[in-house]
Amino acid sequence: MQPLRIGLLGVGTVGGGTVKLLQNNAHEITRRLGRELIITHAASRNLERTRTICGPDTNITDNVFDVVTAPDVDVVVELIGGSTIAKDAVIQAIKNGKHIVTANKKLLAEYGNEIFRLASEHNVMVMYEAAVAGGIPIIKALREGLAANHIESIAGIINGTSNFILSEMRANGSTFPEALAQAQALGYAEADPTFDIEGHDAGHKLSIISALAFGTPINFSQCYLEGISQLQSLDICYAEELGYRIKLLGITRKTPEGIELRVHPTLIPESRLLAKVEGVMNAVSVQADMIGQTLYYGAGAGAGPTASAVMADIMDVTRLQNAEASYRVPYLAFQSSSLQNISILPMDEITSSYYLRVSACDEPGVLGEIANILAAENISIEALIQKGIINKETAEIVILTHSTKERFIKHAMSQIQALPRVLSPVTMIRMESLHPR
Ligand SMILES: NC(=O)C1=CN([C@@H]2O[C@H](COP(=O)(O)OP(=O)(O)OC[C@H]3O[C@@H](n4cnc5c(N)ncnc54)[C@H](OP(=O)(O)O)[C@@H]3O)[C@@H](O)[C@H]2O)C=CC1
Ligand SMILES: N[C@@H](CC=O)C(=O)O
Ligand code: NA
Repeated sequence: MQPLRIGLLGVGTVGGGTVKLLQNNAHEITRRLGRELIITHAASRNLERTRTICGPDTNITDNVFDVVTAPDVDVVVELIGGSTIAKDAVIQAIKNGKHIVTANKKLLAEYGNEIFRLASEHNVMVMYEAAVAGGIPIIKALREGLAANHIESIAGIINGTSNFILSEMRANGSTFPEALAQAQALGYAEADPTFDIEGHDAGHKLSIISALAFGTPINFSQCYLEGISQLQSLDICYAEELGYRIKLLGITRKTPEGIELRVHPTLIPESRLLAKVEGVMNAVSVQADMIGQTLYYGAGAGAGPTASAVMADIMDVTRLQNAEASYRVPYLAFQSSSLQNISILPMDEITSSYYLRVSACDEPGVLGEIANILAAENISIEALIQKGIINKETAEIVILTHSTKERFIKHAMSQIQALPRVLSPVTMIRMESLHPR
């Protein structure tokens, strides 16, 4: 049988890792597939570096459109990133009848609906395992392994860079900039690391898996995004003293009122497996009606793990290349005719429990005033602890609440902040209370 011919766009961390994987594991891959894979063309800006990585048998160019139009390319593997040139190249490749494998969650979160529609018109596959949680086969799990379930909720650590930074700060006392610089040097961070630390990258990934889980179009523009850049080490320490770890979680849940879709720092009880996920590792916890809870764990970023997912997609494309469209798994796990437009819940309507930290005058009666405000909003308190005296006159009060609607907590916070003896804005961090331990 003829080899499958790959056109590679981008030969950086993931692209370079993909070339290396194919060089190292070609024999094993061919043994599994019964067919050889060859990279006929590769595009990047640094031609000399790309020549060294790819070797003499690959045609090298700095023009991505040379690759997407080449007749000897069956599948275009997009590993450039971003949604400008990558988008134009993917659209052109689909129009030219090429299958697509991509690791680009930003592209799919922003333009996935349009790209899948176009791909379906041109009868080509778009595969994106590497776009969510790196090497973990979470897309395959949601599209295939759990296909017989109603998915109820997903909570995941899906940004390796943020998890690496939080782990380094907590376990090794690194500063935020030191830990970020290390994540960049290790090839984990996005070209613009703001996407990692402000929650956008996790939001891109969450929007994709939410759509897969609930059979909706991708709704990234409505995803709530809050990253780790504003998180204070004080809260990481207090959380730890109280038996919790703070992780950047992506949470999506189907409720009778709509779908929750949110990314934010979250307190997780330290006994939970999710709380023990450290460094660049990712983990995704899925709650479904028949199977119950499942947890998927593995490296969320880096050359090798991401290339592993890219190559698995290329192998799937190879197997299904000649199959009729009806034999292929639908792009978003559901037939496109059955996708539903379920509304995304505004943040005020989500339900969570909360960690609040209040700096107030260390005087009798202050705790009572705060407790009264919470009671008036029907918010019950799980714990209320005077954590520390900042100076002779100021106390730090930490409150953990039971579940309530976000609008009630926001209302209570604004009243607490208005108390004359409360000295600075209230810090609020959401707690994870979705899944059983
Ligand atoms: N790094 C990771 O761990 C993971 C990354 N991803 C995703 O994979 C994709 C690639 O990421 P990563 O490998 O880290 O990125 P890199 O920045 O390391 O690599 C990007 C590659 O694209 C090339 N490129 C950029 N612009 C152009 C252009 N205009 N024309 C031709 N080539 C161009 C670069 O060329 P040159 O170097 O010559 O400038 C480089 O080879 C992104 O979508 C990212 O989100 C997904 C999971 C994990
Ligand atoms: N920057 C991303 C890379 C993988 O998707 C991350 O840190 O998770
Ligand atoms: Na994956």
